[in-house]
Amino acid sequence: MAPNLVTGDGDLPKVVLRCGDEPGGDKAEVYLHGAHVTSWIPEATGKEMIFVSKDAIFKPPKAIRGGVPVCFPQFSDMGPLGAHGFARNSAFEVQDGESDQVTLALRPSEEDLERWPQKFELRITVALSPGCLTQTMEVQNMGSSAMEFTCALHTYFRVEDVTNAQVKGLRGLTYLDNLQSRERFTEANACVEFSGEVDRIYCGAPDTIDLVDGAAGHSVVIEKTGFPDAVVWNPWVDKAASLKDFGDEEYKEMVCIEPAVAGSDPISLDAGKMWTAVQKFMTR
Ligand SMILES: O=P(O)(O)OC[C@H]1O[C@@H](O)[C@H](O)[C@@H](O)[C@@H]1O
Repeated sequence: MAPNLVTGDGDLPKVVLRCGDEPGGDKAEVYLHGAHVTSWIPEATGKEMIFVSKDAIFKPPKAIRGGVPVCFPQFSDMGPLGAHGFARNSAFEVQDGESDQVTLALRPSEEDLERWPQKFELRITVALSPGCLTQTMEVQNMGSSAMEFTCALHTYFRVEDVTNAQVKGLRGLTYLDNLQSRERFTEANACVEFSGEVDRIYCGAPDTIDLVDGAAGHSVVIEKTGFPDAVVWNPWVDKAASLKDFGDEEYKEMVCIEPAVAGSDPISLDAGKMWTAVQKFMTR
């Protein structure tokens, strides 16, 4: 069965994924703009697990605020491009899919090649299974020389109350604090909690990280492979107020956990080679 392509916000095409035929089963949505996951509702919780701002702008080339922006070929300001690279601002094409999974692909435009002269194909596959969403990122070097990139799957999780949310699994790691000129610190706490702005790149993060949503009474387990690092971000009051496409109070409802290549060396990919990394979320 072909993927179910419908018209979403801003008249943009999106794919609706479902597990099985029953209404009420697990469901997810992916926009072709940016290969951007904007919704995941597992049957187990019956709740939306992904945060998208009520002020998100669905108008390319603007990136959608919330969901899972794909940051590629640059994380943040770590290179010559605009923040987080251009994949999140680009239209992907459907390459393959069925009712519960889709592969979207991006090749650079002429304009992209002027800014970043490297031919590649980026494929994002989103697959739904009961209680689990899997997102696979594949980068193929289509050029004739090695390419280097940094990246992230910039995942905005919805939480009921950020002051009652915890990120577990990062104790003992070195992190670069984006709020202090990327100075290096060691995480002393068993869990990261939120009482102010947090913007950290955890280097060599473990492949399992737990997000506990205390107020909702559930957790999301994030499993990553291939991404060495993980970014944890909440903008809090002042940064939230400075973002035009983000409500002033919405920092209370979200936590970003982003499997990334950001604190570690960039990926160097020889001509013709492919790099693959995966993130999986499961409810608990
Ligand atoms: O506003 P943007 O470009 O989507 O970025 C949002 C945030 O993305 C995070 O990954 C960065 O660590 C933050 O510094 C940044 O503010």
